[in-house]
Amino acid sequence: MTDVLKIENLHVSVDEKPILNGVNLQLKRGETHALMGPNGSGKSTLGFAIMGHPKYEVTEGRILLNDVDVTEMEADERARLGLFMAFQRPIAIPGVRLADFLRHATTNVRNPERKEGEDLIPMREFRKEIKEKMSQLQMDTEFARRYVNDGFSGGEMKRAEILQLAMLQPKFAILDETDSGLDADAVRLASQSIAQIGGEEMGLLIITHHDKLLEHNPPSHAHVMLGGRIVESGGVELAHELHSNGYERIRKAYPDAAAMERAMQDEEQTV
Ligand SMILES: Nc1ncnc2c1ncn2[C@@H]1O[C@H](COP(=O)(O)OP(=O)(O)OP(=O)(O)O)[C@@H](O)[C@H]1O
Repeated sequence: MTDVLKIENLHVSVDEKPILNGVNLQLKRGETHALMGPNGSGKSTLGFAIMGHPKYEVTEGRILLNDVDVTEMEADERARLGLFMAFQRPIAIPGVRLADFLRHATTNVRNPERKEGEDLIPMREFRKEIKEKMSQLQMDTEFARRYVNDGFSGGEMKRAEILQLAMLQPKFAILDETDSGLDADAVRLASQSIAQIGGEEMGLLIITHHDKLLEHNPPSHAHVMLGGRIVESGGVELAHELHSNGYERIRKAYPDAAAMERAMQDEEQTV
C-alpha cells in the first residue's frame, strides 16, 4: 500500500492569531509537490504544523499519516513515523557532532520503540553507511565530525540537512526553502542530491520561491497558498507560471483569500 499524508481542513494559530484557515492537501509517497505562495501566506506554518512544532496550535482539522491521526502527537513521535522537515533556519547544537546526532536520529527512526539509553546502531555499521552516503553526495567525511550547524555556512547547513535526509530516509520530507541563501552551484548540487535520495522513495513537499530546486525535482503537483489556504492546485505548469508571472492572477481570482492576506499583513504591522 502506498503511504499517504493527508491534511484535512487544517486551521492553525500562533499565539492565538489564526494563520492557516482550512488547508487541504494529499501527498503520496513517490510524489513531489511544490508549495508556492507570496511571503507570509502560511507555507512554513503548514510545515511546522505537520511536524508538530508546539508553537503552532491546530484549532481545527486533522493530519493523517496512513489514516493514523497524528494531529496531537509529539514532534519526535511523528519523526519516528517517517515525517521529516528541513528548516529554513536550522538551529546549531554546539558540542554535538553531526555524526553522533545522525546516529541517534537514525537509530530512533529505524527502531521507533527504542527508549532513551538503549543501544544505538552499531558504530561499524553506521560508519560504513554514512561514508557511503557522503561519498554519494560528494561530501568530505571530515564534515560529519563538525558540531551540528555550529559556524556552518548557509551552504553547509543545507548539506547537513541533505545528509540527514539521506540517512533517515523518511517517508515524507518537507523541504522549506532549501535553496535560500545558496549560490547557483550549491542550489544545483542540493537539487541533484535531493533527486538522488528522494526519487521514488519519498513524498516530497518542496516550499520554494525559485525555479532551480524544481529543475531536478519536477513536481507532479503544484499548490498556491494565499491568506492561509491553498487556493489553487495544478501540475508543473502552474509552478512555472507563478515563477514567471508572480501572484497577481491568483489574487484577482481569489479575492477572499487576497482580503485575508491583506488583513494578516495589516495585523502584522500593528503588532
Ligand atoms: N512563530 C511565529 N510567531 C509569530 N508569528 C508567526 C510565527 N510563524 C508564523 N507567523 C506568522 O504567520 C504568517 C505566515 O508566516 P509563514 O512563515 O508561515 O509564511 P510563508 O508563506 O512561509 O512566508 P515566506 O515565503 O516569507 O517564508 C506571517 O504573518 C508570520 O508572521
